[in-house]
Amino acid sequence: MGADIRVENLNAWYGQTHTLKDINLHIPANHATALIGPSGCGKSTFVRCLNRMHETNPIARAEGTVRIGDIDIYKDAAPVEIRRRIGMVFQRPNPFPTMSIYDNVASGLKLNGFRNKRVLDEVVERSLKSAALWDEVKDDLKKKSGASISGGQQQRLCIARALAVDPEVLLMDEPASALDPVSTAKIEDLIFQLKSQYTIVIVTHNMQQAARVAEHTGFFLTGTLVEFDKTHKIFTNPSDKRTEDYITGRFG
Ligand SMILES: Nc1ncnc2c1ncn2[C@@H]1O[C@H](COP(=O)(O)OP(=O)(O)OP(=O)(O)O)[C@@H](O)[C@H]1O
Repeated sequence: MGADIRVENLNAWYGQTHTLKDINLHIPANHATALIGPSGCGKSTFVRCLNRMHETNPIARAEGTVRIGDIDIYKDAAPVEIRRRIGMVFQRPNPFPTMSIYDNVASGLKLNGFRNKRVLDEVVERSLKSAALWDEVKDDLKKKSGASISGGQQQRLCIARALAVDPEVLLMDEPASALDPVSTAKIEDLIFQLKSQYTIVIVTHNMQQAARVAEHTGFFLTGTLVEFDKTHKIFTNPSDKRTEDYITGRFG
């Protein structure tokens, strides 16, 4: 099941540059939440703070509290455990290119020492089914490499890989922006199905996409969270003039 995310006074820096400023936010469990805002406003930095990816950059630093369910991710657990519980999918599909489809999905479990073939087979099948890819690849699981399938299939493979380790949260940073419209629709359908089991946070430049998939939307501007509300409210009756200017295309 998904866990909720509570962010309190989150600040982030790259070197001396203060990139995220005092973010406070509650992301509900088992829903999709969209993050929108103009380029460079800090959306990616924010989601990278939610699974401690931000600190993998040597010049980057974060302060504040992020709770995923009962866990304070900066205090109670090691980054490796955090990244298992909080999966991430990026803009460009990044399957392991030389590994088979099967091994891509099984990689996280194998890394954690799982060797039982029956269990691995089950998890690979279940994860590929959850990512709506099983029917397209089931006959080539060990024959084809992760790089040999289409871009849209690669992105669903990356989602299957993230799901295989049984996360509670799935972070998606512009997961469809490199894909064609048909593949994009498949990813959106998938988000719709997955959110009953996982908490999904999706960064998107596409406001129609946010409106289609997410119950809640946050609007970021120059490192601050200007407004967070039900998606319908954000797009029809925002409380802040800056949100209105953005969604009506006056800037960004
Ligand atoms: N690795 C980095 N080193 C230094 N500064 C960075 C780094 N990554 C991002 N920044 C800066 O942090 C700010 C926020 O960037 P971020 O990528 O989080 O924004 P974004 O809203 O996701 O943008 P986009 O929509 O273009 O992906 C920008 O000013 C950016 O230049």
